[in-house]
Amino acid sequence: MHATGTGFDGTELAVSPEIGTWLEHRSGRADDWTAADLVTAKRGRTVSVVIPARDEDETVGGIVRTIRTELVEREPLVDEILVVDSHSQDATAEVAADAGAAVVAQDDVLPALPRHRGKGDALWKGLAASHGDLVVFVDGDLYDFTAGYVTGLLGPLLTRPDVDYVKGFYHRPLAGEGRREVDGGGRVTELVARPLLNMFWPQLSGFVQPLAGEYAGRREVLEAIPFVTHYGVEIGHLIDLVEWRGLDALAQVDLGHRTHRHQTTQALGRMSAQIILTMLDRLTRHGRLSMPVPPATLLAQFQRSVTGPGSGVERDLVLTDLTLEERDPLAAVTRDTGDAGGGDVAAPTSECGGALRRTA
Ligand SMILES: O=c1ccn([C@@H]2O[C@H](COP(=O)(O)OP(=O)(O)O)[C@@H](O)[C@H]2O)c(=O)[nH]1
Ligand SMILES: O=C(O)[C@@H](COP(=O)(O)O)O[C@H]1O[C@H](CO)[C@@H](O)[C@H](O)[C@H]1O
Repeated sequence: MHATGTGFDGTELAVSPEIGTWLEHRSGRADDWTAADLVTAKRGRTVSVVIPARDEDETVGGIVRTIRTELVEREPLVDEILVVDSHSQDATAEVAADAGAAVVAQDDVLPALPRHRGKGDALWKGLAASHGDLVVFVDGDLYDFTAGYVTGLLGPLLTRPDVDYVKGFYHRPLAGEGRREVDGGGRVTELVARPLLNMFWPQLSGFVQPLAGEYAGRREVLEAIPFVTHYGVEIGHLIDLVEWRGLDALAQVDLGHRTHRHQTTQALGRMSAQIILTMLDRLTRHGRLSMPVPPATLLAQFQRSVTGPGSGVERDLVLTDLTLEERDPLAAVTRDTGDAGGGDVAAPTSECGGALRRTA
């Protein structure tokens, strides 16, 4: 890998040797492994693919069919395809089931627990409702998904016992409404997540796509970490895992290209705030930041008024509660409740000056 950059004094800049070594031996490519190779490497282990899907009836069916055709029927690599219907208002559940997936409604999993909304909660519910020894997470809004996403993510997990968690990376065009920026995607990654990770967890700076929605892990590891209930889930995983298992237990695989349905800038503003709050929470948890005054958790955004001219600012206020909530490690929840069925949950604890409200 070629690195460029000079400091103010003209010296060549370089990443730490730890990152250089990690990039060398913990970065792979999807075509390093074939599905047939991985079927042999399974050696009795089982694989689940979990797809969180909120209003994805345009894309989720194609993703499920590709996995079923190539990685269930043609090569028995995947044992379970589970779509978590995350409060969809469209035909996501029907389309996913017609394509051959098992489908579970987010709120139907562990129904005795407090209900949450959000992607992270959908993922945690998918982990709870699935059974594979290895779990692959794939977003449901992908336009160019290939089976190589799954084989690439499984490759390190099935062939390197010292790897616990694998992130995908890819080129990410920003496409839509007649525009296409070849590497314009991953806006929150480039504007928020990467700068903050480089500042506070530089050991994670080798991840090309730290927020990638495609990743995989060993069940026992995934069940031992919390899941932030909203879009902070990915950054929360990376930080928690590098702090717990170390950088060498993590890997990344080049999956080529990824195009997906893009959210509005304001939606990404809310996502950014959730990611920032997650990082502040982790900095506090690890004793690296003291916040006598916790961050406020109300986000006020402005949008063109739909209610007609009002007083002063002719805009509508869009208010979002950013309170950081997370699911406790699944293993702890099922151990405490005695089964996956529910029962009382751990009392909410408040950390980080109230910015964190944790429920099981
Ligand atoms: O509350 C939510 C929010 C998102 N998602 C799913 O999580 C994936 C990634 O979400 P999104 O596309 O909104 O994020 P982006 O890729 O734009 O960052 C998609 O399959 C969504 O349908 C979900 O299941 N529940
Ligand atoms: O990487 C990003 O900046 C965001 C937004 O991507 P785009 O700017 O819409 O391509 O997308 C990711 O971030 C989310 C939060 O971690 C993940 O949940 C998504 O799966 C991922 O697509």
